[in-house]
Amino acid sequence: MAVVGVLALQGSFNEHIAALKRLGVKGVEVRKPEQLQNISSLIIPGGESTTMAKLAEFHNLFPALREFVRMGKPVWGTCAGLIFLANKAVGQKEGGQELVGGLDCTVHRNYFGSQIQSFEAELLVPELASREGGPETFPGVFIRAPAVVEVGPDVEVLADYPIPSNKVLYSSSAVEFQEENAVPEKKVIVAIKQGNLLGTAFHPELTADTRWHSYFLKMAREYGEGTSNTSVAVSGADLSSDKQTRYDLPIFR
Ligand SMILES: NC(=O)CC[C@H](N)C(=O)O
Repeated sequence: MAVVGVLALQGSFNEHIAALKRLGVKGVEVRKPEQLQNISSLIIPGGESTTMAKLAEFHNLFPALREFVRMGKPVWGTCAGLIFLANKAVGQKEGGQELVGGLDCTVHRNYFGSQIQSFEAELLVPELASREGGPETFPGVFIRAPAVVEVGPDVEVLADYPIPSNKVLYSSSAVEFQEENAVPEKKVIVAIKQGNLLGTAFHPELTADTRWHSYFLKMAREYGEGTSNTSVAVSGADLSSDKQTRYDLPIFR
């Protein structure tokens, strides 16, 4: 049976596990390299990427994570997890931080500014809506969020965010404030896919909308079908019944 793992070193892993549970899927916490052998897809949550990288290094997880990605197993990084999966990150703390890599892109670690510049925005998500149904928009929760500032030719852009002309913009040297009306609206990439890898700069696990989770579960299922006769592990929850679903954690929005 194919098992979905959630990297549980730091950050919003409990929220991801709760979101999977709402879809009737049991997510397994992963903290050690050998545990990657028991899972067939992995979610790397949001949190603080420098801290998460230090913990991953301490637990000697980087070689096993890179091997997992190299094997073509589905991995989804949200926020700090997206930074982990990027081939290149800019705006890092001094000394940089180790990355897993795999996604042919450059990510700016704190593109939108500091913690207090966190925000919510309705994002246009045509690919997600066409695959999963539901509204054309998704509630994007951006917490000291990164953004994708460059993508390679094999990367599919799944969502971008139009930056109002007076908001923080990325430049190669530093994050800058632009004068109001100084530049026309510019779009920055906030969700991408490249083969087995999915990256979102925002936090779907903090919303009640489970479409990104079910999108990723489909990627996991497709991968399972391509390699062996496995299916994603579904826990006993009967989603069709009108029994009230129990949530482990409060949902942010
Ligand atoms: N919410 C998040 O995951 C924030 C990520 C943060 N910008 C970092 O560098 O780790």
